[in-house]
Amino acid sequence: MEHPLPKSWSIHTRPEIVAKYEILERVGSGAYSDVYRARRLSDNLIVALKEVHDYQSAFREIDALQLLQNCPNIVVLHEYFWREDEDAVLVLEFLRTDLAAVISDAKKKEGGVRVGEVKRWMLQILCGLDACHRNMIVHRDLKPGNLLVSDDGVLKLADFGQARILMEPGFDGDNDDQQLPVEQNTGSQANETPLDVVPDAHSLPDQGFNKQVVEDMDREEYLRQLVELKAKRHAMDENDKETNTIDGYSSCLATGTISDIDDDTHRSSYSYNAEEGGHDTNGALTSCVGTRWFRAPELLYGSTDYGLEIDLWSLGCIFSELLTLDPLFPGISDIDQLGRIISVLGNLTEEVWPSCSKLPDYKMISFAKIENPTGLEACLPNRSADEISIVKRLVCYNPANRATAMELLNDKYFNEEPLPLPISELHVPLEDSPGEWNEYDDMGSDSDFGDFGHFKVETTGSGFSMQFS
Ligand SMILES: Nc1ncnc2c1ncn2[C@@H]1O[C@H](COP(=O)(O)OP(=O)(O)OP(=O)(O)O)[C@@H](O)[C@H]1O
Repeated sequence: MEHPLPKSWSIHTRPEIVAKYEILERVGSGAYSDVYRARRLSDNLIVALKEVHDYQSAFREIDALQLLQNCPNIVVLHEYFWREDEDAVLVLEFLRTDLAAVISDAKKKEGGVRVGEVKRWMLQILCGLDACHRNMIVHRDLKPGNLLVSDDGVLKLADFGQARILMEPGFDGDNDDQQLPVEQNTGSQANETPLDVVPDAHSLPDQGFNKQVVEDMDREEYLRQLVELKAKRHAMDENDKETNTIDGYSSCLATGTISDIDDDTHRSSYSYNAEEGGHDTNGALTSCVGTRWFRAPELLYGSTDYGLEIDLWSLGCIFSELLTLDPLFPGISDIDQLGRIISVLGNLTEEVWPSCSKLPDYKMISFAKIENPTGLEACLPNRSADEISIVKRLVCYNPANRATAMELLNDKYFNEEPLPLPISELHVPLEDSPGEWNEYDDMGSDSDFGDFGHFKVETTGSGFSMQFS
């Protein structure tokens, strides 16, 4: 799908970029970015140039991708361009389509996605996610549209603009167990080089120009640069704290005033991202991340100290969607999102998740008692017990009970008949390109509460509470 060129043509006027790349067309855009297909002049390689308009988002994406470059299921960052007064431009491998297109294409055909294909897609997602989580990187925006797919069927996690590194990466010196990545289902690897960009604190972003191929940097130097990079980011965050609204304690729910609810009508599902800024206070995270349909309940209840498990919830929703071809919880507002989850899983109580009542918004939002939750089985008609079991191990309230990517990689489901198909046998849609997701995702826009039915608002000491029936 070709998009018209945007009015602001900044990328076309940057000499350091046009000296190396011929920009062919715009292929997509997100809340923070415009993405172009381009040709590298030196060798005609087709790449994606991602012009990122948000400073934090660019920083996060570069930071995370640099740590993950030798995983076959993570998009390759070839190099990046960044100067203080300009948007960052990331040079990524070009991947023509995505899992959202695979799913929508399967809907047009009889039979959906075959089990052997589902397994191979899942193994590839798990491999990429395992690499993230081993490095304590939480992606925070997993959804089919961010799982890009090459023409030969290799799936890669992309769009790390919301990713956070929860602590230092897991390869600290002696522990070889924690090296990247799992060597499974690599298939035909499209990557050129395993590691062609490394952190360079001096380049982010004040000195500018491009950074590229530094292979075989020794680990000590790598870690030294990483520490510098982090120090720099910390300084930036401190600076931002002084000048911006801190969002570390904000919730995706209407925890503010009633007028916030009214103002909500014009928001897109990505507006939280745009608002986020991503600044933390005292290490708290923001709950306003991800695309609603894939957002874990702890985020919907305003958690700011969540962990990697939010990605596992999203993964469960993606797996379910691969199986049924429909989104599991297609909420039309955040409250509707929670309502849908509760109608399937039942009310969130201390019995199912001890300490859930400490979630920031737990007492502010209450739902009528659901006597007979429908259960996940009902959402997955005609699917096998193993498949339902995996969805249940991911889509569960208590984050501590969610299966990890590593556990699932070793699950018997993937070793039983029908076996995962080879990557070369995966059906990759020919005509759909990344970007279709945007149409699909508009359905998840943040609207007001009008569509949700009856609710009662009461003022309380700390603001207000809402009771939904
Ligand atoms: N490596 C790539 N190859 C081809 N197309 C890409 C690539 N990366 C991104 N795109 C296209 O550009 C669009 C926007 O990219 P991306 O999702 O990374 O940006 P974003 O601004 O972070 O978006 P979002 O609003 O989803 O957070 C994607 O939906 C996809 O269509």
